[in-house]
Amino acid sequence: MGDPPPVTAAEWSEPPQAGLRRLPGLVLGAVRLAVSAAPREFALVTALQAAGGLGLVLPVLGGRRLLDRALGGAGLTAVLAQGAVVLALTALVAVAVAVASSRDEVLSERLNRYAMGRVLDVACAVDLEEFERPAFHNRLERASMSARIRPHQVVQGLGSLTGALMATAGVALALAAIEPLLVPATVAAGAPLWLAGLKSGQVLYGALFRLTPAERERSYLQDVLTSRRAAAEVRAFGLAPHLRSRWEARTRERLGEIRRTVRRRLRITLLARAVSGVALAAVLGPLLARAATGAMPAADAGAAATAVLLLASRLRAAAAGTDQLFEAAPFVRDLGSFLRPPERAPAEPAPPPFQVLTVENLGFRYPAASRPALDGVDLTVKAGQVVALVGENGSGKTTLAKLLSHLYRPGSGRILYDGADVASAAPEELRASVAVLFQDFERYLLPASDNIALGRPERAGDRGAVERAARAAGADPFLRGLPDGYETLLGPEFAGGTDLSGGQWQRVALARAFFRDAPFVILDEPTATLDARAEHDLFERLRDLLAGRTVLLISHRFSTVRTADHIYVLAGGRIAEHGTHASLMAAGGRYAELFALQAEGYLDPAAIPGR
Ligand SMILES: Nc1ncnc2c1ncn2[C@@H]1O[C@H](COP(=O)(O)OP(=O)(O)OP(=O)(O)O)[C@@H](O)[C@H]1O
Repeated sequence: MGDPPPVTAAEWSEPPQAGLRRLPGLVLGAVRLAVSAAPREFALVTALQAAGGLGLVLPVLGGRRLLDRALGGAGLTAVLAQGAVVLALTALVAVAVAVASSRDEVLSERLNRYAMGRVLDVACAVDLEEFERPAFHNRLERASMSARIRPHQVVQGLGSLTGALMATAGVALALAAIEPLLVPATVAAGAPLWLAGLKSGQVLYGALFRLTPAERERSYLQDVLTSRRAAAEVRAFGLAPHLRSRWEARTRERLGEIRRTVRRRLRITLLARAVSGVALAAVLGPLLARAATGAMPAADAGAAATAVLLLASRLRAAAAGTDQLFEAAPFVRDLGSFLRPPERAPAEPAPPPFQVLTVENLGFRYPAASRPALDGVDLTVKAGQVVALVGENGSGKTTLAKLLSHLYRPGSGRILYDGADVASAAPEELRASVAVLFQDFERYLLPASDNIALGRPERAGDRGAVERAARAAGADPFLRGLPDGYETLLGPEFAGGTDLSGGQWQRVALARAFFRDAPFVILDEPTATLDARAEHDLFERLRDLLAGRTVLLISHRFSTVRTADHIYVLAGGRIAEHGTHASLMAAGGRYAELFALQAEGYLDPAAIPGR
């Protein structure tokens, strides 16, 4: 797709000449994309479209000769032979056009698959932090929309332009034989149409560029109104009318912008046609005047005028091709800029799993946030330890877990494996030795066994390991009880699918983390939805289950935290205190206070130490 610069908000208002300058590069980029996506279809469709374009003129010229011969008294055989040629040509053109259009459907699909595949590759490769930025989502939305139709539009435009230009060249040659000067004059009369196509394409892109955020909101609302995930809450709170009216508002905005754009494009087209029509009249006028005054034989003037009109109609067909190119060009440029890989310093190989993980003065701020989520965090985790993170909502626990699992890069400070900074190591390699169970883990609408095996897809075939992980997470009994056991599809939206309870889903997600079999395990609220017995069982067995591994445990349940080897208490993105349960209780600080608050709910206050 070439190497176009990133698209800015001002893109759509760029002057037409800038668009013209970039066009060859963009066409080349789209052609390269088509050649990579579907070389055979691309060659065939382009050749057939060109042949179709040329073929449109040949029967006309052949018909003229046929008429000449018939009127000129040529023999019946010669006339019939000429007629057969014209018929054959017409049939050939019809076949070429039909085959081109059917192959074009396949080409469109393959182009879409290829371009969309690349969009998906980029979306999966970008840093997680990008997903926090609205600008990224706008670009992703536009790239996805563009990938669907625009590269194909360039190829189509190119095909019809090639065909139209071949036909144009044929007519231009015929006209040049009568009156050479009329050729550039007629071409000049068609120029406004091309300029209008260029401007009109930019106007459309500008409108869709401006509409992207509203369009994303509209899609989001559509999703909420139609997804199973939100269906219960939408009904329980009676949200449909409210959400529907927000959707209507976005839709009205869209309609307004589209109306304005259509009107603007129509004005541009009408103006161009008017100017072009006047220019064409200026070409034809003197010709007819010369014929009227006898300065030119009427037959020559008639032939020249017919050729001028034919050339003008071919030029209009060529303008239809360029219109497609001009319309697609800014979108293809936008797509190209999205697909351009971000510049990154080459990553070094990741070090082996740590014996000691040290965090020094770690800081991180979400792009949309005004305050840092983590600020000056220092922490040490030794291999084989169970370390707990506690703290009130929003204190930074999940953010720290995401940094330690190398999903976000530190904003400041360092993460050290055995004393060596891992900042320049490849994050995906570092992540290979970490297993994370997120608080808001994903529920994959896939068979139960896949839901577990996705913990390490390259070992997905190891059925024994899948079942061991399920047993460890306490998921085995209920998975066996499903209609197709481990092969049951977890997604009632699909035929044969079923659903699990919240706690059962959490155990499946836990099994996924176990299946990953990584030396560093991060569990963010792993028991939030488990019943009391399941939670108790899990923590009783956690050390055995994860023997030899390092565990970072985030939990609001102090009963599960107290057994950790070391506990860090976060407050406002900083480490407020740390130590063992006993030392923290003895210190009587924030931990002791939170512990006591929770215990109060269960126990007689007199039984709580320090009360
Ligand atoms: N994507 C985000 N964009 C902006 N701010 C965020 C984002 N995610 C979290 N925050 C903010 O960062 C801070 C830390 O959030 P974090 O999720 O790490 O807290 P937590 O301790 O895990 O909370 P909880 O106990 O509720 O899970 C909070 O102030 C939160 O509002």
